[in-house]
Amino acid sequence: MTTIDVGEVKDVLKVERVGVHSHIVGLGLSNTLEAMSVAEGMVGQLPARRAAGLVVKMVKEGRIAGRSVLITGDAGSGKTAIAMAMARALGSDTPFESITASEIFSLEFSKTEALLQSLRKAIGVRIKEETEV
Ligand SMILES: Nc1ncnc2c1ncn2[C@@H]1O[C@H](COP(=O)(O)OP(=O)(O)OP(=O)(O)O)[C@@H](O)[C@H]1O
Repeated sequence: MTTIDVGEVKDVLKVERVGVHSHIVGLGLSNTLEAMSVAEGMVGQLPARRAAGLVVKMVKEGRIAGRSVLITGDAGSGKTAIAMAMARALGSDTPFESITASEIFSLEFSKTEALLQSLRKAIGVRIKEETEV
């Protein structure tokens, strides 16, 4: 009987994935909320980072509640990066989950359900639904 050496087979499910935003640890602002050119994994985008810092400050002071922040810009311009930096700046216990619009539109269930699932995932809630037939 012949044996074939197939080498090391890696379990693809256990391969650690490095996120594209793993370098971001905060907004990289000074005490006066000025954006430093390179800090906390962020580079450039100074006015946007300063504006995000003001929003983070308002959240921390409890002056903004039940509101959303809309970040617009070209593809790959750093919208998700700013959002993640805001979450990091709010503290390590701040949940962050990013979803892409194309993901939602390709799903068969409702958009509201997709958003709810994402929110649950962000805060670590798992709901098991059982139906008796
Ligand atoms: N100011 C920045 N400093 C450091 N890295 C950045 C900055 N802006 C963007 N990046 C990095 O560049 C890449 C693209 O940015 P990002 O995904 O945030 O763009 P986007 O506007 O959300 O893109 P899309 O519209 O395609 O979702 C990411 O790896 C992100 O971490």
